Amino acid sequence: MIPYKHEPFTDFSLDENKEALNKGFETIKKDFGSDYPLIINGERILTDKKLESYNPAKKSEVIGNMSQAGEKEALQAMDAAKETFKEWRKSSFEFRSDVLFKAAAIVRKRKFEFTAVLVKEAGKPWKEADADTAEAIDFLEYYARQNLELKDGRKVESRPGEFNRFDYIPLGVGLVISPWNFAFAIMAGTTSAALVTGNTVLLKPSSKASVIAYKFIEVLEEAGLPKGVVNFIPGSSREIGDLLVEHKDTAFVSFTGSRDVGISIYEKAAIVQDGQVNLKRVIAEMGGKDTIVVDSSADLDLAADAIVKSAFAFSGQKCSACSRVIALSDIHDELLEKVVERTNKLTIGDPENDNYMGPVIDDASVEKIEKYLEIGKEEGELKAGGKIDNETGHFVHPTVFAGLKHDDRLMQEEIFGPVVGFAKADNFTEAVEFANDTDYGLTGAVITKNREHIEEARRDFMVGNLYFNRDCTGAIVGYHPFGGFKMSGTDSKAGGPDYLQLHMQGKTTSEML
Ligand SMILES: NC(=O)c1ccc[n+]([C@@H]2O[C@H](COP(=O)([O-])OP(=O)(O)OC[C@H]3O[C@@H](n4cnc5c(N)ncnc54)[C@H](O)[C@@H]3O)[C@@H](O)[C@H]2O)c1
Ligand SMILES: N[C@@H](CCC=O)C(=O)O
Repeated sequence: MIPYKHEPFTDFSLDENKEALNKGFETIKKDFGSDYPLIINGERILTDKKLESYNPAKKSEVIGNMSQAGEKEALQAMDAAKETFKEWRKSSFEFRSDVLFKAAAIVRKRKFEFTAVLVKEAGKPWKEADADTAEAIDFLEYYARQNLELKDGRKVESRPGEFNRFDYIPLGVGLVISPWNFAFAIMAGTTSAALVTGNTVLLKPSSKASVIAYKFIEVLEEAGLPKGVVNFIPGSSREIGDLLVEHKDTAFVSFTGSRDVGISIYEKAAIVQDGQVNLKRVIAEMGGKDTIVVDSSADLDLAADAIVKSAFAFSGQKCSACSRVIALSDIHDELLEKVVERTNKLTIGDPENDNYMGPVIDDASVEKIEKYLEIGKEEGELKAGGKIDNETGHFVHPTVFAGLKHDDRLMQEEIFGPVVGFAKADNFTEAVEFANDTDYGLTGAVITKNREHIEEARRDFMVGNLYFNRDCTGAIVGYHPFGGFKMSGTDSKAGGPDYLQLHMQGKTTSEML
């Protein structure tokens, strides 16, 4: 087995790569408008109720019509997962890791096809879609290796005449609920972590990007995953969300999404139901309100580049996106000017044509951002953007507000769109205090040349992922374990060395010789 190394990003300045992605678009277009089934215990089930998954850059383009699981199918999937667990829990660590290695190889071979689906279904610009596919491959490769490291458990001591072991065993049926914004990477990462550790899975992907999830299940099947291990049940959260979270046989919930939904799942999972024999675990990766602090000593060109990339790549629709800048007063105006200049040069349009920014995901997102544009105008001063074009697709222009206080609403609430606000601080300690003064604690960055300030931030800036002299997005599996403090979740650190154990329980055995 070769050591883990992250998947390289594609260089789209090369003609051969451009052609390969354009070929990917041709391949996937043949399936546009198709009906997609649920997959329960390996059986394809087309339901009457279907939900359209469409291209947010071209609303008329239907990527697929996804069957929707109701209560009946959700319970059928639970039965299948429970039954399959009886055998799957006995499968070897090697077998399970091999499924992931094979799945990674299949995705790598068809990389441009998956990237094309992400451009079309999630509205991702080429580079962002490529990074999403690369991260999905990374999760498969990394968790396959991590799992093998756990196969003999951990060393414990034995006394003379005694043989002790400490092993990891699976939990049971896991409910995996994934978001649309990393529709491939997070869905594949959370699903593969749950299954490689010997659990069976109910996968409820986001309805806003479920075709990519269906295609991933096909990959798992091709890679040799036995039927019933992962049961694919897209469906309305209202109809099947609470039902499965509250189900007595759900052993754990692996959720990635917004703060409100995460909290509600956390609360509901804590209630012990009649007949329930395990306390449910919840792995929750939630929202962010991420700050870049720019110090007096900073390289302001580097700072401006980091802010623009973190705030506007994929239209700010990352939990890690920078939506707050706290700049030291003496460099604030020069930094703002540089950010506005760069922002005004960004291209926005259909991501199939490789614009820097594509659309936001849907009408609800446009409405929410529109509301915050008004709030921003009341609380501060609009410096760039502020325009919306919701005709053909859901386009929101990159927007910069200045003159804000760090505790204004625009600087406190997650917007999840291409909007960044600027506030000033008088000294570095105050800047870190302002950065910390949100309910969230996911990512952050500090741009500085001052070594003491780096160490102060390392100690005091309370976020799960803190970066120095770079952007605050783009964590790489195995290099930057990802997850946040406070209302950003349970700090479960996806893509890190402790992640798989969250899906397992430790069992001690002691044998007298
Ligand atoms: N911390 C992280 O790693 C991370 C990563 C990606 C996204 N996010 C966050 O996710 C949010 C954006 O994603 P989203 O819009 O898909 O979030 P969301 O909370 O609206 O939905 C997430 C998932 O939960 C499902 N869901 C919604 N209500 C449910 C319920 N009552 N019961 C069960 N399932 C339910 C949705 O169908 C979807 O699959 C942002 O807040 C972003 O910051 C966090
Ligand atoms: N892991 C991603 C963010 C995932 C949330 O949207 C990053 O580091 O930018």
